Amino acid sequence: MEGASGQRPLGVAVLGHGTVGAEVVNIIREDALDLQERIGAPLELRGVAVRDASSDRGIPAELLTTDAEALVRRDDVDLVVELIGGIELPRTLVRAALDAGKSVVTANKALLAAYTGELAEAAESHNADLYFEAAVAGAIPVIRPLTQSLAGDRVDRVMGIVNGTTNYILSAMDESGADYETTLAEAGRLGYAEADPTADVEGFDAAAKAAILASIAFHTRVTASDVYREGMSSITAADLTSARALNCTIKLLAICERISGPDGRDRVSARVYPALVPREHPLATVAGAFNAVVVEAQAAGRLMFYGQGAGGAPTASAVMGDLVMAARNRVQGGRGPRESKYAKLEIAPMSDIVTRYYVNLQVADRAGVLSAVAAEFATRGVSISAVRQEGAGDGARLVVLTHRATDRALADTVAALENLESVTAVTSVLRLEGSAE
Ligand SMILES: NC(=O)C1=CN([C@@H]2O[C@H](COP(=O)(O)OP(=O)(O)OC[C@H]3O[C@@H](n4cnc5c(N)ncnc54)[C@H](OP(=O)(O)O)[C@@H]3O)[C@@H](O)[C@H]2O)C=CC1
Ligand SMILES: N[C@@H](CC=O)C(=O)O
Repeated sequence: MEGASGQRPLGVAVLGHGTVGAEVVNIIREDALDLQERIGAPLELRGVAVRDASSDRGIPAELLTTDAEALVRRDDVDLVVELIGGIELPRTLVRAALDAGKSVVTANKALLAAYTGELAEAAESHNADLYFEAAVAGAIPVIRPLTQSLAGDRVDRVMGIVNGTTNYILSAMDESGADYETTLAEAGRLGYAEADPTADVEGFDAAAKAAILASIAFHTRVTASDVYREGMSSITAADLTSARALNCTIKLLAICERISGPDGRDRVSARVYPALVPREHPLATVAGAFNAVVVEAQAAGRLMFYGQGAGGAPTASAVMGDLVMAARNRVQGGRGPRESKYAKLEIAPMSDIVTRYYVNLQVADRAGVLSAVAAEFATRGVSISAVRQEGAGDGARLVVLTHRATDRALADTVAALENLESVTAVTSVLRLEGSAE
């Protein structure tokens, strides 16, 4: 049957009706006429796959199914929107869709970071679109600028806050001294956190996003296992207080860089860790579930993208943008830009990365301790930028901030400090990013 536009309707299957899926289904149903105008053909919702089809979700019961695979394979489905989460089931469903020549929109960064090559090749060989704007930084357009707007430039660096849950927690701890557990539970209630919030707080979600960003920024294939990762669950109120004393805050950062290897050839570094960020840096002011991504490209210079990084409606905005693009491509009989020919750049090990360390040590409060600690830095060629003693007696602590050095030298220094007789404990080690020095 043809729509008012004269074009055959495009059948859409939405897999998942949770935080994001429910918003997407609402927009498809409520904005049907506007979408038809923008696409040039009506979108018709063929079904919504869920785990539990018995609950009332405010949509016609006949749309609901627990058989996602059968829904994807229906002949009247042209476009598949995957919003289930996880890896293996969505992989099967997305492959089934692409192999049948259906275009796919997904917000699933874990899936993409694990199987980017396989899925891109399936899309390529079956002439289908695979879009994933929502997989990185929620509502913020960052995938399309990197894959299209900057396709003719050379990107050197992408650094950002790409996880809303952890930014929500760190901002609340910093601004009001809020408690970690309470704020994490709140992030879950607000729909920011993953089904298993370990993915957020241990940096897996940000690492998956870093893999996607590095892949498209550097036209190479980077998977989640290539990303160096540290989570933020061990950050304490004391760390934030010390950061404040240095005029910094703490943010979970994803950093993707093109760096030169020892043979002069380009390599890629992708890493995620909580870092001190100077308060005057633009990323320091990004609060709550907001995300921001700073891109440095040779001709464009520095660009910054900012907005809501998590939550049902913001993420649905990015999903719908992709769905409209994929649908338009169908109407016009083509497909969007392909994955760039990939360069297979080597992954640089973390030990080669040059960074700055902040080290917090519990120490004996007696003469000679400072020089013993300083000697461990000096022996490994690490220059100290600032040292401060906090507390006295049993509560004595030394806070050391270094100048730039390789992560290898910094990590070796910390290992040596752990064995120093006058150091009772290395209480925290964080990197400092975004400083001019
Ligand atoms: N929430 C956010 O802010 C963002 C999420 N994302 C990504 O979007 C995706 C969806 O996230 P979100 O909406 O938060 O997840 P939810 O957990 O809220 O929703 C998941 C949905 O998938 C359905 N589902 C689960 N297993 C199956 C199955 N075997 N068959 C059919 N349906 C199934 C669930 O059904 P039922 O309702 O019956 O339980 C539910 O409707 C994830 O990949 C996530 O990483 C990306 C950016 C932001
Ligand atoms: N759990 C994620 C959701 C969006 O990707 C986050 O907190 O950023």
